[in-house]
Amino acid sequence: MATSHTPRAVSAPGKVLVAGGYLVLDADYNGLVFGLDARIHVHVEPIRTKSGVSLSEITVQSPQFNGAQWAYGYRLLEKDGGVGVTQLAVSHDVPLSRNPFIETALTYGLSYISTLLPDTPIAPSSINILASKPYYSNPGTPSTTNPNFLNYNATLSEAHKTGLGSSAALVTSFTAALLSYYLPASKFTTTTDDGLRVLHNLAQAAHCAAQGKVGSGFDVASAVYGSCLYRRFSPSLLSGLPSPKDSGFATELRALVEGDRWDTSIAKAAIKMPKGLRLVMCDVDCGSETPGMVKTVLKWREQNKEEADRVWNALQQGNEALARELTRLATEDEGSSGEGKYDALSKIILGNRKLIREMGVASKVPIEPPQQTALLDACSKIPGVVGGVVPGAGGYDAIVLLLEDREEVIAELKNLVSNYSATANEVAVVDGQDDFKIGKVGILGVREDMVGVRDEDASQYQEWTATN
Ligand SMILES: Nc1ncnc2c1ncn2[C@@H]1O[C@H](COP(=O)(O)OP(=O)(O)O)[C@@H](O)[C@H]1O
Ligand SMILES: C[C@@](O)(CCOP(=O)(O)OP(=O)(O)O)CC(=O)O
Repeated sequence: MATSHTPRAVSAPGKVLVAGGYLVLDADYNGLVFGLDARIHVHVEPIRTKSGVSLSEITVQSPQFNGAQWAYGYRLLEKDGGVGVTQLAVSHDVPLSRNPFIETALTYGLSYISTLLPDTPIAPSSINILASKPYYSNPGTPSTTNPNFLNYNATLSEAHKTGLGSSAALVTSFTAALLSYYLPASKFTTTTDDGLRVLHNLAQAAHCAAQGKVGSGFDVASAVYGSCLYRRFSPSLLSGLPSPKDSGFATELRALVEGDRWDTSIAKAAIKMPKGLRLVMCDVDCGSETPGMVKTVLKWREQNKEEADRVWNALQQGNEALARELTRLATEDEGSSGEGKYDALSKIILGNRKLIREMGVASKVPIEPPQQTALLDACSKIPGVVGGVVPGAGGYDAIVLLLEDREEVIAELKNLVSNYSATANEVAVVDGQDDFKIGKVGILGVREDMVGVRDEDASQYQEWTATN
């Protein structure tokens, strides 16, 4: 007989890689990542039907989007193959659309759970996903109970992502909610170091499998731990894992996520935000697609080892200096004021940008293209703005600024960006570098958040969770 469970909810933050783009793909280098106060929440509850008939399936909904419903049958497989998950039709009028991130997180999560509770059948459940406003730039109608969750009246494929790492936050909060719901607190909780370690390893494995590639994993690390200085795991850890359904998958998965083979280094104490400063992210509306950037940069590095090593080692030093100066200001220098307090920070940021541009020019990848240089320079001239960079892989679609957390500074920034696109286009033409024109620049409603995955009050989602 399946046991009945209490509803559970967990949220995980989005991310911004402030330093270490590309470098963080190599375990010899660090990434400096900030978690954001944009969160994806996942709520799990017993499945409810009007008729009281119990269904043996797990349904997943993303009620902010049209047609975002998935239903899965599941069963324990022989030969230790884990829990097999099969997508089912939701109804005659909803076409079957796959969501690899949900399907894989469910497969990995249930398989791990089955190794801890081998004699307990997995009960049916209903899972709801809610993403806070800054993840998508589509207009939407606020929910009545939490204005941070919008109803988009659009499908997920029509959602315009702002690049905050929705899939990593989703896989992390989904995995944490599933484990918290099905496992007793003696076997899993998000409030112990062991629980977080298992969650991190399991979410990394599931996220890589769903993506079909092994990235650096900084996004999953910050979804679990919040802001941190991150050093990646060896990709070979995952290549030895059997595929879901294959013989031995469940036991190997458990050994991998619980064992000590995981060589990630996550230093939370190495990253702090000084009191009085904050991050602001700007979304640049231009729709540039940059899928080949990583490939091209890595190929350049391979073919120009000496030059690349010089730039990367200098950048690593600059990135470490940035982390150190932020931490110094947040601790030793707390409370002191005065002219020039942030001069060292500004200088480090400018030095790092110069190296990033050097890497961009050498590899012919627009990491900080001239249009973004102009935008960053214009923003950095505002009194109270310490500096800014192109986050993550860079390109045309976002910038992140470090600034004094005062209304005048934000107001001045709003004023600048609201009229910005015309100026930017002039710069592009004058520079003659290319004819790419950046569009409207908008300020995203996010800032840094040091907290990673977090249990939430499961009763706050009632408006969204009424199931069939
Ligand atoms: N609110 C959501 N509900 C369900 N699935 C989501 C949601 N947000 C993101 N996803 C999943 O994550 C995918 C986007 O991941 P990806 O392209 O890696 O973007 P990102 O850079 O934001 O992680 C979507 O196609 C969808 O499968
Ligand atoms: C190049 C990278 O080091 C950083 C990319 O960071 P972004 O924040 O740009 O990533 P996406 O959200 O996946 O587009 C690749 C990596 O670390 O995996």
